[in-house]
Amino acid sequence: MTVLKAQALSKLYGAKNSKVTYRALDQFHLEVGQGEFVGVMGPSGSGKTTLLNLLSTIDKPTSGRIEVNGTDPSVLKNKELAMFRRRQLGFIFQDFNLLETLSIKENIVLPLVLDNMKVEEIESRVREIAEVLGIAHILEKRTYEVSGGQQQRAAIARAIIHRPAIVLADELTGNLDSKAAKDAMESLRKLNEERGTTILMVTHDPFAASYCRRIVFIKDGKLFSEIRRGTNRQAFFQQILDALSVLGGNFDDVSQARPE
Ligand SMILES: Nc1ncnc2c1ncn2[C@@H]1O[C@H](COP(=O)(O)OP(=O)(O)OP(=O)(O)O)[C@@H](O)[C@H]1O
Repeated sequence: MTVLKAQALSKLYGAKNSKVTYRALDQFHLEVGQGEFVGVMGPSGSGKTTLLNLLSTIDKPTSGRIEVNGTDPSVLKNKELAMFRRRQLGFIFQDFNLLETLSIKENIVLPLVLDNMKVEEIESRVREIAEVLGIAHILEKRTYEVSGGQQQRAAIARAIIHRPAIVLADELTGNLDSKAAKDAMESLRKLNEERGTTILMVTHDPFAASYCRRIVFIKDGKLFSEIRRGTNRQAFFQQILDALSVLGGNFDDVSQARPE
């Protein structure tokens, strides 16, 4: 089943009546099936953030169409759109975006509280998810009392606790050291393989990308190529490096690639 469909997406930036426009995305197609774990990679300025902004309904395409679970978010009114975002999408950000005034647990359950879910159901979900992500012992702590890696795993828990159709992640390992990055990616792998969580992740980091099962490469706003992982993650890591070198462009983070 297709969870996310982007058809002929284009995005032009520039002042309305100005002749100077920039085509950040150009007739971009992407389909993500239920249970897929897809990475999006491309050089700096290739359109990755633009794509994520459109898929997450933060911004609107100039032309083209998006569907999530059969719904086109562009036809929704403000309130419906907010509800759509809250129910169908989960977000993971580079800087975690946890609220400092709340405990880890309060941060995780926020989407459920906003949806008026019963306390017992909330409790059972948070216990289960915290166990899977190895953060059960820090639930009562504040965000500043735990490590970056633990914060990111809490953010992952928050992104999936309401069982969204798809989780959209933006450079989620960007602020993590190698060990924490590995833990975060292992967590996502587990969620994807064992629970069928559908994930789309933008990343510069070939190590993080090697956990995906498919990578799409963007160049100049267009789909450039696509690779799929076999059984061996290390071999996939090498395949990603090779694909990036064919792609060319500026990859700030490749020098910090973690082969292990
Ligand atoms: N609001 C904007 N107005 C004008 N141009 C923009 C705007 N946002 C992005 N662009 C341009 O669109 C192109 C794609 O930008 P985008 O941020 O999507 O790239 P990216 O692949 O995410 O890059 P990076 O890896 O550096 O974050 C770039 O050339 C950028 O300068």
